[in-house]
Amino acid sequence: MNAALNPDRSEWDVIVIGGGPPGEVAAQYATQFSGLDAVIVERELLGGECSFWACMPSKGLLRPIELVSNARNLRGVTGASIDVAGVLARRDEIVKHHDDGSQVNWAVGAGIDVIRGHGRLAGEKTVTVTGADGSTRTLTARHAVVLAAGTRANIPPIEGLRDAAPWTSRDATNLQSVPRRVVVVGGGVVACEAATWLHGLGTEELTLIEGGPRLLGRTEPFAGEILAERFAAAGITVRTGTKVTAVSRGTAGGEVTVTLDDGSVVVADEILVAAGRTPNSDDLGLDSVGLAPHGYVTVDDRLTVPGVDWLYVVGDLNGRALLTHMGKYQGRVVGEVIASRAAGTPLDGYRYRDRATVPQVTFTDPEIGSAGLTEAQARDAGLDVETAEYDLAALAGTYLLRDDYVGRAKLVIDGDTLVGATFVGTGIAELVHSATVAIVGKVPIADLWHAVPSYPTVSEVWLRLLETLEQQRRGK
Ligand SMILES: Cc1cc2nc3c(=O)[nH]c(=O)nc-3n(C[C@H](O)[C@H](O)[C@H](O)COP(=O)(O)OP(=O)(O)OC[C@H]3O[C@@H](n4cnc5c(N)ncnc54)[C@H](O)[C@@H]3O)c2cc1C
Ligand SMILES: NC(=O)c1ccc[n+]([C@@H]2O[C@H](COP(=O)([O-])OP(=O)(O)OC[C@H]3O[C@@H](n4cnc5c(N)ncnc54)[C@H](O)[C@@H]3O)[C@@H](O)[C@H]2O)c1
Repeated sequence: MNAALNPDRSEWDVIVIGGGPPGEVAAQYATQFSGLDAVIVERELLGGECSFWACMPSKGLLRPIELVSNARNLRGVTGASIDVAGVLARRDEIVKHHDDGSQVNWAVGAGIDVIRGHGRLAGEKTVTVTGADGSTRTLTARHAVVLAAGTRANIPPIEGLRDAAPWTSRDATNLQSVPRRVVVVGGGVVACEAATWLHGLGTEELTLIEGGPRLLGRTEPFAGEILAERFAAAGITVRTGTKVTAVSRGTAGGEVTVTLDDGSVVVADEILVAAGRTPNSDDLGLDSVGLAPHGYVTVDDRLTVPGVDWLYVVGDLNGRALLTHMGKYQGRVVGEVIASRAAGTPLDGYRYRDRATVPQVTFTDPEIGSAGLTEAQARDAGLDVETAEYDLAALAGTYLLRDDYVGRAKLVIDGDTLVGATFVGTGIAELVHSATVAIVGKVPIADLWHAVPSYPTVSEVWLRLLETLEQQRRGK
């Protein structure tokens, strides 16, 4: 049967609620070789937060800023500058002016139906969909329901914050004009990337307020420290260990007054809340199948809800790793699991479980990339690890890349294999996958010696890290 948008039918093998990348991939992998059919229920735009309000527009804003920053810090290159209107216009093209037609065409072309509306569980393998006009229809799944409803910005319960109509990441990625003064609540990935593009686009006064002890609290400490130094050099104020106690905005669109826990006050034109995410589980009908109607939805390694063997959760909603590539990986695992269970074939082997090493790149200036565990995470997991660190600025490859190069790398080693790696510096984003491969492949350190990095590249840091490790092991 040909797939369609809003088809007039009520039963599928697989129903996916939420059409972000993880939901799309789950539908694709469940159906592509199995003969099963699937429908994605999406209440907003097919492609989800990542395509229209998160990864894609943010990286679209950051790329020109990175390019100009690198050019401005390379003697012999002149004239690099940002054309704000041009950057925003390109961003608008990247988010396809909020038209998901090409995504719908992809789904239908892949044989996947799409229904527009808000989906809710309504008992076993049953989903109700409420359309924009208030009409309701009931769908039944023969095999599986996949929840892929994602997250939304968390607005902390700070006095006056909601009434001040703060920006969330959606506003910051889709900004149409650049505020002169901005206060950012939070110092995580969204806050640091947004501060980078706001500064790059012309915001003159930027203040980041992070409640925890440092920026990017889940990475190796040196990453947040290097970034904080770069922010300070750019005139961006970073306040760590600080809480916002009250926010007020006199008139709509007027300036915002932000009071901090030490009694000081910051006045800005806009306040951006980048204080983590809230799972979209509160209006999903989870109670109809006996689950708590709030919080992240717990799953096992097959991304299956324990005790509900037809219900799966992928992407941000399961809280495992709030990253598009990890959600898509989960979508691949879930698709294979559903197809295999429907066919009655055994779930043998690696590909039917979520076993992933998590990589991440934060596209600040400098970039921050990691794969696997930090030293602290490894020790918390009970591993007696060794580490090796190296100054990335001491390489020929980085010396050629940028005049004021700043960077650092660290490996976390358990016995003879790598369990984690962190890189900070210009041009490290593409380096992260080499670490992921080494960790996932459990490549012995002795073999890494034979993986020769090209000269002169940033990858040469691998050799320097191995030499550092060797010197430490020989007590020199
Ligand atoms: C500013 C920002 C930048 C980011 N940059 C990156 C990056 O560079 N790289 C990276 O890997 N990750 C990045 N992330 C994280 C990434 O956006 C998420 O991990 C990813 O979007 C998760 O996909 P998801 O499908 O689980 O959720 P979402 O993308 O939120 O998609 C969920 C979908 O479900 C729909 N939905 C929800 N409830 C229902 C319902 N009841 N019925 C029907 N539809 C429903 C929503 O409308 C939405 O389309 C970024 C996040 C932010 C906020
Ligand atoms: N490049 C990327 O891969 C990328 C980019 C953006 C977002 N993301 C993902 O999106 C997710 C959400 O990012 P995020 O930055 O919103 O969340 P986060 O959890 O990474 O950071 C939130 C930060 O806000 C702080 N905070 C919370 N409440 C606060 C308060 N009241 N006052 C001051 N500080 C407060 C926290 O201590 C934390 O440091 C992350 O898991 C991230 O991985 C990824």
